[in-house]
Amino acid sequence: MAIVLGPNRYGKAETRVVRVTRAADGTHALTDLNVSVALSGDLTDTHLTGDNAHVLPTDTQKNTVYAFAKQHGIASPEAFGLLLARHFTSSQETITGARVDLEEYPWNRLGPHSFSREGSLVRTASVEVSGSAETVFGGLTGLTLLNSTDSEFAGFIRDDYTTLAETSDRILATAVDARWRFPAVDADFDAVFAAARDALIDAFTGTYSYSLQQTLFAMGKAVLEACPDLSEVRLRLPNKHHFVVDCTPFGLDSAPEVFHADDRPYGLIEGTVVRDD
Ligand SMILES: O=c1[nH]c(=O)c2[nH]c(=O)[nH]c2[nH]1
Repeated sequence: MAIVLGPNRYGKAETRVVRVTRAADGTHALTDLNVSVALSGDLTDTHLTGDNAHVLPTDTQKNTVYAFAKQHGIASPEAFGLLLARHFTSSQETITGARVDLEEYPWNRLGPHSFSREGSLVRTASVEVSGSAETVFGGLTGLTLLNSTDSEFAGFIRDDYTTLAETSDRILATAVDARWRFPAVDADFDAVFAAARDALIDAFTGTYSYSLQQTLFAMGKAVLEACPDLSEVRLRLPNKHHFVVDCTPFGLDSAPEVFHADDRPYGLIEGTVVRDD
């Protein structure tokens, strides 16, 4: 039985690039990205014999990220990813596929050249180019949200192992991970990101929740209503459990005002919301 090489790709992961753009009036703008490149193509020789004639070094890929940030600026993570993926697949005969994953760490402006990191929110993009096929995903992760009421969980299955009490008032908290596919590569990536992020926040805060699953659907629906061009949104919502601490042993009343924020294990609610047409 012959042993052969299966699918493979390679690239420079997590190139951190911060692009400063200086306006004539001394105001600076800042874009902070983490860029991961993965290339595929005619790469059998390097795996089987170590002949590297078809290999564009990952070090070169890193340099390209820096050079393109300098030369072209960073219009959006999606646009920068497309620029890179198109470059790698069109400039090297042996490279036929490129996947570029990008994270953007948003900064809020404090002054003309001063900024503060915007919480744990990360904007994400993923670009795939293979021949003439181009696919762009946008999204976000780490959007941490909490409702301190308007959340219940009851009416669930009870079997021999169920100890969970039903609750009519609990804290509901999550860190939203959302991903959407753009129907076209010339979409207004920034506008969709802003509308989707706002829709996610509004739906989370505005939904009286009987389960995180119900909140997930409401959030996905709100994104599709706010972004008519999108046909699908994929959501992963960790249920960041907050357990009431019983303070009665300390001679204090039992009103649920102090909670233990447990980090693991956590419920993980995942779902895709789609337009059925
Ligand atoms: O919103 C929830 N959905 C669940 O499926 C679940 N399971 C659980 O133990 N707590 C919760 N909360």
